[in-house]
Amino acid sequence: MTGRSGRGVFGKLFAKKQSNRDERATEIGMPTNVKQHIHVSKNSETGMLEGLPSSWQRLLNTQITPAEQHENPDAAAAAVKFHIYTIKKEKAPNEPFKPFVTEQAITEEDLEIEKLLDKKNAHQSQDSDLSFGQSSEEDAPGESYSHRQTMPAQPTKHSMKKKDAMMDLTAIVEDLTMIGHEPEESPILRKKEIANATLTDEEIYEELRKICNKDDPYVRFERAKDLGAGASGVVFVAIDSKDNSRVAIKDIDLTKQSRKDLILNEINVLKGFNHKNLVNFLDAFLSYDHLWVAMELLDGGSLTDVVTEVVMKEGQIAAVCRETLQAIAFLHSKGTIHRDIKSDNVLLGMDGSVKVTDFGFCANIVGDEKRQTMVGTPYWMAPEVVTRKQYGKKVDVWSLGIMAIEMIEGEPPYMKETPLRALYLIAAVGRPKIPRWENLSANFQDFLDKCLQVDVDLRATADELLAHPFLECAMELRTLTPLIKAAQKILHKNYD
Ligand SMILES: Nc1ncnc2c1ncn2[C@@H]1O[C@H](COP(=O)(O)OP(=O)(O)OP(=O)(O)O)[C@@H](O)[C@H]1O
Repeated sequence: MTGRSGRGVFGKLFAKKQSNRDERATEIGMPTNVKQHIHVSKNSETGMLEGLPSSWQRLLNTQITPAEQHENPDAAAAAVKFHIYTIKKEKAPNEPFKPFVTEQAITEEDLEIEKLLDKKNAHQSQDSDLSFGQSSEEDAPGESYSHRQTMPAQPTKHSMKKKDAMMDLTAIVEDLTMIGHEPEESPILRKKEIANATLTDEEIYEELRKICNKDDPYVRFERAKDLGAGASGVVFVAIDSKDNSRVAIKDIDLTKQSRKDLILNEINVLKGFNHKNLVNFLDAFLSYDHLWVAMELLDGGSLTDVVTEVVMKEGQIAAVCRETLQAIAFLHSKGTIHRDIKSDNVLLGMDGSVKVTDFGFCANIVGDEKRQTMVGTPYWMAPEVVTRKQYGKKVDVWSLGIMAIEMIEGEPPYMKETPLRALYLIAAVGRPKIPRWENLSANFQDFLDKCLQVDVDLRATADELLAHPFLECAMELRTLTPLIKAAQKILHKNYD
């Protein structure tokens, strides 16, 4: 929901590397001017990495202790990769609007990420005149990541899969610090047809005009109130002059979208989804360079507003779990994983209706096919996503379990930790400790146990959870209304 700020040492490293790449574009074949080589190695006795730039060493040693690195190198590696990627992602062009992402779109996304983290390019650039070791306090990696922010996809480094995890971590650090090594072979990427990938902008606009409603949105809708801005555009309340209904509209400036072709595919996918527990797509309108996507308006705000301000009863938590599970089960039945289930993406109506939104990270899968892209928001991520094992639909069930903890505690586990450390803890600890566990009913405890199984085979499916006895205590949805009103009063929010 909020943007990142500050880039810390990683941003600086990357900026420098980028400029080195640019120089090389015109100087291919020129001898490189290697000013500093850093040899990174693992201390065989302590298991710790040595020889890192001091700022990196501080990052690892302040956020992931040497003992933790030694004990859980896989988890440490996954956490560091996350941090690197989020910083690098800042250099990437604007994200395309992705209400639903198809398998093809994610393939494209993977390619983008591979490009961003292209080891080969990094290693070609050996003219490392970075002032490692001269890093000042300002070089220390700051907390540059919003805690509730969705994390983009993580690369799949096929070439690294077989290495031991600590060596893997060394390789990542080497990559970023441009320590000279022979270039590795690039990973072999899946070849897939990318629909519309070859269309020109004009052809894309032409296609969009065909699938969009012909009405002029500026005439048809009266803009009433801004609700907020996300990565792809502003969302506002509008009055539809056709029937005086109130809708939510996302205004996407197409000139700022790097992948307009994906929008075409995604609007088509959106049109095919309709469920009482999803924030449903109503229509799309095109006016010059602006695409307006009209959705159902949820005037109760997000579940986050409620969980952070009000204490919920078990019966109310059960009701929200049931409604959310219905949305998840529907998506799963369509072969879709949401991959970003959290309270921010559950919107409420004033009548207590509960609807899942933000399908920007949905993956379309076939049957039990597993994906291997790291997507989601760190605190809600399933361990198998963090450790980049193959994962499937049950990642949504884990995230639902974390969302249930939000409803108990007001926030997910590790929220007070940095994302880097939270990722490490998810991977290393597995099932989080739930405060005041003994105060929960036996049914609720069992429900949470079934959501938060690290072993995916033991974790319940969404359908199985819909039959869980915990949901039998669900209170009526209208009992959520006073909670919503109380939260809105505290937060001075209204949708009129
Ligand atoms: N259909 C809707 N009804 C009511 N409020 C909505 C609706 N859709 C979005 N909002 C609100 O509008 C704001 C912006 O939403 P948007 O989805 O663009 O961004 P975001 O979720 O904050 O970030 P991101 O770009 O990562 O998705 C949020 O506060 C969200 O809760």
